[in-house]
Amino acid sequence: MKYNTAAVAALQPDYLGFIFYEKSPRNYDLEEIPSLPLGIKKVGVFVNASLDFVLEKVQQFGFDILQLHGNESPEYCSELRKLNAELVSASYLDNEAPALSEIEVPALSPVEQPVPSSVEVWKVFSIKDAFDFSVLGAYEPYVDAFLFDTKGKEKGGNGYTFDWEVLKDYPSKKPFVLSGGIGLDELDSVKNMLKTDLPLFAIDVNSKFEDQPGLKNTSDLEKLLCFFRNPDSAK
Ligand SMILES: O=C(O)c1ccccc1N[C@@H]1O[C@H](COP(=O)(O)O)[C@@H](O)[C@H]1O
Repeated sequence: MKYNTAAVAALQPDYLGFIFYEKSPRNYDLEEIPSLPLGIKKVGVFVNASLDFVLEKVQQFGFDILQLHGNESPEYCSELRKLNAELVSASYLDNEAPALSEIEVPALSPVEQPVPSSVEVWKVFSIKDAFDFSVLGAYEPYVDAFLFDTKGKEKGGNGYTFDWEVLKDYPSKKPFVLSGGIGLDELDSVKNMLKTDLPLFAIDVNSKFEDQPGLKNTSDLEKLLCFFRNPDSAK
């Protein structure tokens, strides 16, 4: 068995992620996602994918959130939000989605307003030991959250942490997710991060909770969820 989605979902996490990146050992290549308990949001993870590809997966799997893990531009994020909003209203009005043709990413005009979309966009930035936060400004109107991961050899899933001290200079009020190599050994540091004033709203875990790529260790995940539900309890 490559994935144990249903067993992980039974633990009732807030989010469950599915990676669509052929070079990843976790690439999700099944035609369906098992039906999930209410309250779990589905996250589609993409790396420099075409807009057509992302929208096709949104239609197929009904993602709540799109996590963009590549070098996607602010224009790409803006267009993705717009196209998602169009898909949502088209399927609401016609009960069917429009055909997807070749989609180009136009340049943003300075007066253009962000379009609300029911599918959230999280833009990922990878950090080693320094980060130029000024790059975030151009994305702010078009994304719902940032996600900070560790810069490594792979696009994601590198399995080690970055220097979280860097985030002390986070200049924005936009909520962010902390990611990159988080395992049970990092929970004390996570606890300290949660005590800061930073708008950290979720912790993203991946390879440190696996027995093999894609196959999560549910007993370790239970310990993690127990920690978040009662941070003062022992690990
Ligand atoms: O896990 C992958 O293989 C992967 C490939 C391409 C993009 C993202 C990927 N995973 C994401 O990477 C982070 C951190 O993972 P880890 O804890 O360091 O293993 C997480 O957001 C995963 O969804």
